[in-house]
Amino acid sequence: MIVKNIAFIGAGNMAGAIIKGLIEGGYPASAIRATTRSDTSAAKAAAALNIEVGTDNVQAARWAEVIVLAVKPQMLKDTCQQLTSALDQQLVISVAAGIDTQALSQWLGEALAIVRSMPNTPSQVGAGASGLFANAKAKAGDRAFAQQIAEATGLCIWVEDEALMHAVTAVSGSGPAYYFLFMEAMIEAGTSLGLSPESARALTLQTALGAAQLAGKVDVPVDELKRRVMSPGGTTERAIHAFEQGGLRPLIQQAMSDCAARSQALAKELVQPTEETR
Ligand SMILES: NC(=O)C1=CN([C@@H]2O[C@H](COP(=O)(O)OP(=O)(O)OC[C@H]3O[C@@H](n4cnc5c(N)ncnc54)[C@H](OP(=O)(O)O)[C@@H]3O)[C@@H](O)[C@H]2O)C=CC1
Ligand SMILES: O=C(O)[C@@H]1CCC=N1
Repeated sequence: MIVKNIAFIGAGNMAGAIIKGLIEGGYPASAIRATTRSDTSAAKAAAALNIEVGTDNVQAARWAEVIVLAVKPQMLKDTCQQLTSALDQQLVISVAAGIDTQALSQWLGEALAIVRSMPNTPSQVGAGASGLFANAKAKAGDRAFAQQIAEATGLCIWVEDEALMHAVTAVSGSGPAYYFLFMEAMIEAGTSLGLSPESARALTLQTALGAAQLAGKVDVPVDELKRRVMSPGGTTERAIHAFEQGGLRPLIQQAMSDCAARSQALAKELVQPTEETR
């Protein structure tokens, strides 16, 4: 494992999940620092993550060899502009939705090696899925280090066309929330059918885990795995029929298109066109 000093600018849900996953995977906590906006949130994050957390972005960035931008996209421009005085060849990794490497370079004020990563919160338990894109300034070593962070917390794929990061966001960045919604609805339905909420929750979660593990471990397409649960004239067939009749499939298509479109719109809202791009 290559160890470099990593400064996370922002220590919220996503940074916290990556930091926990990294430390759980054996990355030294002393090589990770983070920042937040207030002393109160810094103290809270430090206690939760067992790392040094402060409020001085410039100081953290000067200490770092790798800077991970993990603030909300709406905060990113100001945060980047604040960091310019601390930049000295560090690799910058941004996990922000929507904002492309061109905008980041413009805001950081330098032609830097930048990797965009779209991770997800299961990174916290080593089961993350990240999509990565590197700009032309990123060297093989930069790509390898970004990949090491992503792989320390789960699996990762590279995309060579940055526009595909919107699709990655729709599939895996936002994806955990879709499954949590489905679990929430299954727990409610199981409870309404008479199970205790605890039993409905335990059975729902284990079923989600089991289905994902089975699909990942056997070399069988998911539609065939689905068919193997559906005995003709049996119970599952009724449930799947209800989902299909109710339009679940086009609804998922719609939801994920909306998600990708929001990622594109974020970029348009937050990035002013420059003379060259106008
Ligand atoms: N949540 C998710 O599942 C995913 C999120 N992302 C991306 O990750 C990024 C962060 O999202 P998320 O973690 O959910 O957001 P949170 O609101 O949970 O965390 C944001 C963090 O940024 C800090 N922050 C805000 N402004 C500054 C600043 N100027 N300097 C230093 N720290 C600052 C906040 O500190 P304070 O508490 O003091 O305000 C907080 O710690 C977003 O860009 C999002 O698109 C990507 C993939 C998945
Ligand atoms: O909802 C969001 O905007 C972020 C990006 C992907 C997951 N959460």
